[in-house]
Amino acid sequence: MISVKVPASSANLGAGFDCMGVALKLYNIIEVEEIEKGLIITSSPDDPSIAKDENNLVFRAMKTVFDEVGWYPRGLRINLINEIPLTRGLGSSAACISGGIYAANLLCGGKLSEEEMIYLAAKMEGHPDNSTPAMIGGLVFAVLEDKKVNYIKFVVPARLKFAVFIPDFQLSTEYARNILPKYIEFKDAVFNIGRATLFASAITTGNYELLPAATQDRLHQPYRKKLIPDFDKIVNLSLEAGAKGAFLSGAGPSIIALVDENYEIFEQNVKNALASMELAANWDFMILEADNSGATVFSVQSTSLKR
Ligand SMILES: Nc1ncnc2c1ncn2[C@@H]1O[C@H](COP(=O)(O)OP(=O)(O)OP(=O)(O)O)[C@@H](O)[C@H]1O
Ligand SMILES: N[C@@H](CCO)C(=O)O
Repeated sequence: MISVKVPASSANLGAGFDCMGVALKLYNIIEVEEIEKGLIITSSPDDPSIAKDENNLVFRAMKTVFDEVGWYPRGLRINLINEIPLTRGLGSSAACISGGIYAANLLCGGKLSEEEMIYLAAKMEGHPDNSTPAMIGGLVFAVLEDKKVNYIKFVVPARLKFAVFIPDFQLSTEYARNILPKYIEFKDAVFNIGRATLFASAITTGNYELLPAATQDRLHQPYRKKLIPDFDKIVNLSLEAGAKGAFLSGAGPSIIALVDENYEIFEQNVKNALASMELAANWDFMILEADNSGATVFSVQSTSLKR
């Protein structure tokens, strides 16, 4: 049996719609094993939206690898241990896709290169900003091209923390993409290009004072925040508590605030504020570091199945 650990991820990071994302130290474990025949899928904790047949996202990701390399297991057992909350903007689908591809590649003897796995994952997810950090870790700048992903990975220092606010409701990426406008104004495109460029420079040089300005966005948040009644309150309380920028995580509804030194004081202030504020939803709050490793082998146990 092969066991793979794959991180959560947060896409966009403010202005970098569909091209910037970071892996986070919150993990799903995917255990896979070739069996004599059939497909057995188990999951804990379970969720009605997790399919137990060929429609399961991890299985579908694994199948893209089998189709690509022309090798198929006789049967397959998949066990999912899920820490990443579903449909909350923390890359649960990307973890399934990147983790499934990574696990399938191990199962079939490592026929695909890392570049090929990154491409397959981005193609399946439709954009590379969650799938690439889930696969290789770090903070990633990535563009999906016709046959490859062009990307740069930046290893995030532990000093930078990601304060994650997770509400008790879900928002599917599909829905949150469908509400975006087909066209945007030229000045809004210019606004985002400047901020995304500033963000890349600020994060890689450690000039965190620029982050509050660099995490502003006009491409998706103005539209999506209407689906998240507490958005402005959470962003404002984070900035007042000293965050270096706060933004929607991926397609939402989770919100992430960037915190530098003094994160313990920030954490206490936010917890006090959350306890005393009137909010439309219940919000979980946790402080995470970036994961710089991506999908990794958790354990390998030999199987009795003979070829
Ligand atoms: N552990 C899992 N096992 C199987 N399927 C999963 C699992 N986690 C998520 N999924 C599938 O992915 C869907 C959620 O994907 P969606 O893209 O809407 O949200 P997300 O990936 O959590 O958010 P975002 O893409 O904004 O970061 C679920 O409805 C389910 O079909
Ligand atoms: N860039 C994507 C991330 C969600 O998977 C979006 O915002 O729709």
